Amino acid sequence: MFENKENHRERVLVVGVDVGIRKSDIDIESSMKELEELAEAAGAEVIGSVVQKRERIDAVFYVGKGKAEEIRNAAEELDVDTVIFNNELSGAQIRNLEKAMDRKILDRTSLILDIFANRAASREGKLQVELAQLKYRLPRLVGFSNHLSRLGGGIGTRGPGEQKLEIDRRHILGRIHDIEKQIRELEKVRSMKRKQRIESNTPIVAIVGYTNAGKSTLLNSLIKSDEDYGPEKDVFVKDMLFATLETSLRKGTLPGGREFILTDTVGFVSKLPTKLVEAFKGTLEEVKYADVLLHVLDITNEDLELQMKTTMDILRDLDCLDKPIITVLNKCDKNEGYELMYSIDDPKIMISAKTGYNLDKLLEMIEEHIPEKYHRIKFLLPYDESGLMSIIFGDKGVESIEYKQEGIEILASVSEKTKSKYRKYVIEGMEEEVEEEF
Ligand SMILES: Nc1nc2c(ncn2[C@@H]2O[C@H](COP(=O)(O)OP(=O)(O)OP(=O)(O)O)[C@@H](O)[C@H]2O)c(=O)[nH]1
Ligand SMILES: [Mg+2]
Repeated sequence: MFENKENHRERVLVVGVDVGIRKSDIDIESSMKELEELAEAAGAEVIGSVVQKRERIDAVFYVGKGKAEEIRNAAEELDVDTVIFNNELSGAQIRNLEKAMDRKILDRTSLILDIFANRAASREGKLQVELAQLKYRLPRLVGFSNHLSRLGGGIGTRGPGEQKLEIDRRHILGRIHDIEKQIRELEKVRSMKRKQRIESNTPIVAIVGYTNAGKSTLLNSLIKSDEDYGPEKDVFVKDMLFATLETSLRKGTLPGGREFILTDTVGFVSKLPTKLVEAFKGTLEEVKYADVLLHVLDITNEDLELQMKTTMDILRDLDCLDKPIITVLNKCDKNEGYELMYSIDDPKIMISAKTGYNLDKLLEMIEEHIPEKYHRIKFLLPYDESGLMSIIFGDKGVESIEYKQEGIEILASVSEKTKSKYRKYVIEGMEEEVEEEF
């Protein structure tokens, strides 16, 4: 699946420009290491890595002209098929580099899109990836049509399901239109299901975080205590970037016995292409409707700060920062990275999704952080039950009390618990939900 026509792994050279940490906020070493991992995740063999220090990225060749020639010679010598650049390239840069190097040129974005194209399994996932690929491709068609016709397939040319990506402008526009329509249809179904879930009043807990942090492992461990659990409910776990692309929902049980829904979703990566985030907004919507977020961090990762920041930035983009967030410091069985614990303000907990360490405490924390939903309800209490008034008063406050012949009519906001306990005194049709401010 990941091999090109000649049946060997695509041999790639990765190239980056170091503009200094102040300008890019990511240190170049980490960023290049991640680029290599991404290339491997796409099935390539990384033959070498080149970094040039420059004031800024060159508009024509990305690196300097002399460096471009150097890279070309190295690529000849090392028998490299493809050169991958660490930033998004313009159509003109791709064209120029392709001419200068006589090889397939890719950038970080098209590499990530290619991984997604290979991994997408659901119909919606495939449509979302293809949409992102086409939108990326559209303004770069001149550059692409060149190397596509001459250099054939491999990374960056594959669509979801292995079909070749469209290269004709008119067709691309038509296809984009078509996909957008299909996605809208699927979103309708999704939002209906979501509405049912919200109405069922089951709290939703969403697991978010950097790719490979251990999100799916955590989901699998947290649902094991549910009575309906079976191995078929497990989500795929693997030590690779973007093992998970689509959102899964599972049922779990809180220590107090209440059920909750747990969602696992695509992981984040630094410089995640905006087109991809846009295309995946539908999938990420599930995060928006969660009651609590679990932000999973791999505390053994050297680039933890960058990973934290990336996730928080994306959550900000999704407008999710007002939700309760529990920072879950994962992989503590590896015994590294402990000092970080003190620099996080959000509620936090050290766990091992793998060994199960502290998962009971995490469940307790989740329970504590689920915002209580209050219901604005009108009750009619018989006079011989007037003792219940203090319970109803105790919840959230009372708006009005009227002493009537049949009993005491009270309009109040009460918790789920009170509501279900005194259901028989509720006057039909007076219910509406009030969210607790967190
Ligand atoms: N030592 C250790 N390894 C863990 C732990 N949790 C997860 N892992 C490993 O980390 C790797 C990634 O785990 P996943 O659960 O697939 O990570 P993810 O966050 O879902 O990753 P993506 O879906 O790729 O974004 C796997 O090899 C897991 O076995 C842990 O608590 N301790
Ligand atoms: Mg996963």
